[in-house]
Amino acid sequence: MAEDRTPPVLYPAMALLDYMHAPTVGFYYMGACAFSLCILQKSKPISHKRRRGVFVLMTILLLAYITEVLYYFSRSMADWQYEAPEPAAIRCLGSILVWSPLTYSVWSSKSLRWHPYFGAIVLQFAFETTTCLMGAFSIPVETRSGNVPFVIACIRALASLLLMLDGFVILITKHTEQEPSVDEERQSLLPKQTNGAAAQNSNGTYGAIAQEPSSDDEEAAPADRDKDIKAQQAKRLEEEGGWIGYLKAFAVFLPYLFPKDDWKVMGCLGLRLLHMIQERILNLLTPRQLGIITNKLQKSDGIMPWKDIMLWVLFTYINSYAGLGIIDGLANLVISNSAYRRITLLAYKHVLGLSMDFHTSKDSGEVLKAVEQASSLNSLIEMVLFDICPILLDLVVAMYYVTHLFDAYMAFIILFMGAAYVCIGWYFTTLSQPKRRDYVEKQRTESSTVNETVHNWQTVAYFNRLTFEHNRYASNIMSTIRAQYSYYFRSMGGHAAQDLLTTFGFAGCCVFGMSQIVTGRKPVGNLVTLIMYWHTMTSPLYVLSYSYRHISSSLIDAERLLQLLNTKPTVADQEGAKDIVVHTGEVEFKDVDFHYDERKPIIKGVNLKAGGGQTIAFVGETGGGKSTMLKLLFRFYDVTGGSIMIDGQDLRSVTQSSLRDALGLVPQDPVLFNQTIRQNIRYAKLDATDSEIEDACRAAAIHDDIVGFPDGYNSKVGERGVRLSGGQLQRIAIARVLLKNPKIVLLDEATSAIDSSIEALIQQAFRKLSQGRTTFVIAHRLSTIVEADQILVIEKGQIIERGRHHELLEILGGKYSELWTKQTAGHMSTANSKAPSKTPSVKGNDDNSAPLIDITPAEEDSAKATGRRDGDDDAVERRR
Ligand SMILES: Nc1ncnc2c1ncn2[C@@H]1O[C@H](COP(=O)(O)OP(=O)(O)OP(=O)(O)O)[C@@H](O)[C@H]1O
Repeated sequence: MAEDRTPPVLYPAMALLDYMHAPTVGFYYMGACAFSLCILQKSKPISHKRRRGVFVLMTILLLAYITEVLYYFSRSMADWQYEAPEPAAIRCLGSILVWSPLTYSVWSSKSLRWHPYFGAIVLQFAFETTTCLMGAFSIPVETRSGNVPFVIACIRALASLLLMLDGFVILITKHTEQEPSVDEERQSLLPKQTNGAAAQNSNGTYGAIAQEPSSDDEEAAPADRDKDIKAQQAKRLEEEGGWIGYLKAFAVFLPYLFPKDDWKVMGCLGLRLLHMIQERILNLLTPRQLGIITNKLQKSDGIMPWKDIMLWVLFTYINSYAGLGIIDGLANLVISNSAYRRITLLAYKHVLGLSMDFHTSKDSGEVLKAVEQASSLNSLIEMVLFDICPILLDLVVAMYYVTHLFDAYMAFIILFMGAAYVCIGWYFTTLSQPKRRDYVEKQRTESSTVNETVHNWQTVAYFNRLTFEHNRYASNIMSTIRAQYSYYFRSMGGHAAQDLLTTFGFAGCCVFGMSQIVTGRKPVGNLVTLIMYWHTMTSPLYVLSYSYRHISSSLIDAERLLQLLNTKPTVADQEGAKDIVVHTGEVEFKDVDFHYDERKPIIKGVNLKAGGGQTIAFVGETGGGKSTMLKLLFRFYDVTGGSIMIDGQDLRSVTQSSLRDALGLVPQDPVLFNQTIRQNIRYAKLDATDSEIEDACRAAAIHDDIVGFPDGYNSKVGERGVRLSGGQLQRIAIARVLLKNPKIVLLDEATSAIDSSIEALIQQAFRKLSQGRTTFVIAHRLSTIVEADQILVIEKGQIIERGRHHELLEILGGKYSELWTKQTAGHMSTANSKAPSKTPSVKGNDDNSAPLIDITPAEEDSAKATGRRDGDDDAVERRR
């Protein structure tokens, strides 16, 4: 309209208004959306009818801008002398850029956070009406109706007024219609919930919480494993009242990421910030310098612009990796390694310090992931601080600089291209997500097939299923390949569309620049600068369009870590807890109660006293609570009632570390590290000499076995000790405890049937171990504990009988005597039905201990079938 405007005094004001129009509306909308996202403002379901009304008005607005642009364009084409008024054209182009996505979102979303829209509409109305009024003031009445831009502006002002009124009604209307919403406006960085917290959000209650998961790592984890973490994330987001509060919780990590007392890390951080500023400046100066050189060369005055060339080389060098880039790279390495070391160690230490209930209830894969990916927080901060923020700054500077080099149209072309590039990136990322997830899932199935079959090689061989497994694996590979094609087609489609855009965008900018050079309005140097600057402008767009996925993934990892670190150990040292001092090793349980789950008591009012050096045996049916008693003594759990004392000191008042030093445990299924036998035994006493280790092994009756191995003590035991037999494993476990030399020993006897000669060796080792130590034994074979000082029969968490072996046998109809009879009857049955000469009692007697009796289900059954009571009595008699 500028050509029609009078008086000219209004021109600068109108130009300013034109230039400010689209950026003001656009930035307001973006800012309001960001704010509304941060405070988790509720989205509002809008009825189809009302949405259609808004959509029609917005479309009219959009079409009016397009019409005005076409009007200027057609006039320019028709008349070469005609120059379209730049401010008005820029206002139209900018407004098209702003109102296109707004119109699209109104059309595609059933519920919206309406405040940002309403604010944008009010601003739009204010700008349009002012433009109209100024136009009306400057254009003579008789020419107003013939002035196309003015007429179009009036239509827009009217549409804006109606939009504003309608928007106001929407704003004040209560939520009456609850249409199910699949609303992209509500999408945020948090993934979609399928249950739990998600249920709260299904009607958009918490605005930003529902969304598709999208990270690689997220996808790599089984969906159900991530379910909890996402539910927690959504819950915390709601509790914190928005993103600001939510992100604040991560501030606890800042001292680990950027430790103030570590001058090296802080120095490197300073260097990186300086490099970031320097890079911004040189990104601009380098292409500009080349433009200056080109302009000087173009003058053809025979003088080499050496000074400018040197400057250009210097700028290029400084900005390259060989210049300050390498310093920045090193500084980054120092910062990320420090963050990795600190946070990973923090998580690792924390996990190892957590109580048994945590380790028995948590998915170990999830815990390992939290520890391993602890440093993802660093990459998140690095990305925001050193990638996204500078990129945004670069884009603003680029817009200004390109306007300065050419004009606002050129800046607009680039801006339009940039926005479209990022939108296409986001769109295709969302589109390809399901395919990506499917691909990752198929990959996981494929690799788990290999894992499963290689680990279960024996089963495959036993059933001769090689061909079956081969075909299964082949079909899994084919599914993975198909899924990969499917994913790549979508993802490549996105890349192709983006490349198409940048190629034509670049060509368009160059042609536009050339046209200005040809008409003599701009020097060639400006085009050279633009071409050189192009890469700097467009390469960050890629980062921007895919940053969403990385941020989402890093946030999930960070949440996982935060939740892990927020888990407190249920068994903790009391304030001022002292180290335990063990004299005789007297242990006392006083009215001990315990439950894992309060709905099911496990130990009920247990009282027992073990004098120093005594052997106490727990016997009884499976699930009675025997192992739980040992766990309580080890303080893997705290008693829920009563107390446990060692030499008069309550376990809760001493440090866990000193308690665990004073106790030694031989578990039923000992697990070893995949190291040599020597290293495994030395684990009990890190400074033990080789001869101490060998002495312990001799005492545990395993030395001869070990020296018989090809590599002796340096033999590797395999994963979890798989290369050793059950008997060898137990004796190695005994050797370890002997080396540790604790005052109190806990033995969980192996239940599996072991060869009787090995059993004798183990018994011999057990006896060595219990000498001079207070010993608690969980006995599955009663024959091994006939010499115990006290035998406690545990049933349903209570001690139902106690006494020495012969005392308990005297209780007619007692539980112990019943168990004893069962076992001896089994033995007799075996002895009778098989070979009488194989009676283990001979061995047992030789060894000066009770006979080693085994009971198999078949024997048990035969004992039952032949009438237990008679057999029991006979057996008792024989024993006596
Ligand atoms: N970590 C746990 N969480 C919940 N319940 C548990 C846990 N460990 C054991 N239990 C339950 O506690 C009860 C006692 O178990 P415990 O292992 O102490 O029995 P036990 O007498 O040692 O049995 P066994 O002789 O078979 O080893 C059982 O019902 C068991 O299911």
